[in-house]
Amino acid sequence: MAGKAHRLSAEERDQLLPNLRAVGWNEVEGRDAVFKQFHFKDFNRAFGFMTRVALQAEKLDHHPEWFNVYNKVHITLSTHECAGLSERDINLAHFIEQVAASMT
Ligand SMILES: C[C@H](O)[C@H](O)[C@H]1CNC2=NC(N)=NC(=O)C2=N1
Repeated sequence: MAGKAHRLSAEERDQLLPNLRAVGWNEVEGRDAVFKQFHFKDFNRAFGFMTRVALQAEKLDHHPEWFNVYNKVHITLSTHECAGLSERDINLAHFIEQVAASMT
């Protein structure tokens, strides 16, 4: 990915986070990251979702931290490079929302 990631400023957070909160992403306590739990009809949908997110993550060179059991996928987004939330996390979260919407 081009350029170095920077931690979002207070102004950027005020501008970008409400849209994510509105669709169920929450800030993680004690860490500069966002988190959301996804539930699908079955494992097949959950894994299909993960596969699509994984391909995009690889393309963007920006990867989620995630946990899956059967139809549940828990995702944490944060940027290691700047040790916190960057625009990369916001962009990946919006992509993830699009994929999730198409799987349900
Ligand atoms: C070397 C490689 O570009 C980096 O490790 C990438 C890979 N995926 C990444 N994913 C996330 N979430 N944050 C990063 O800073 C990051 N950096």
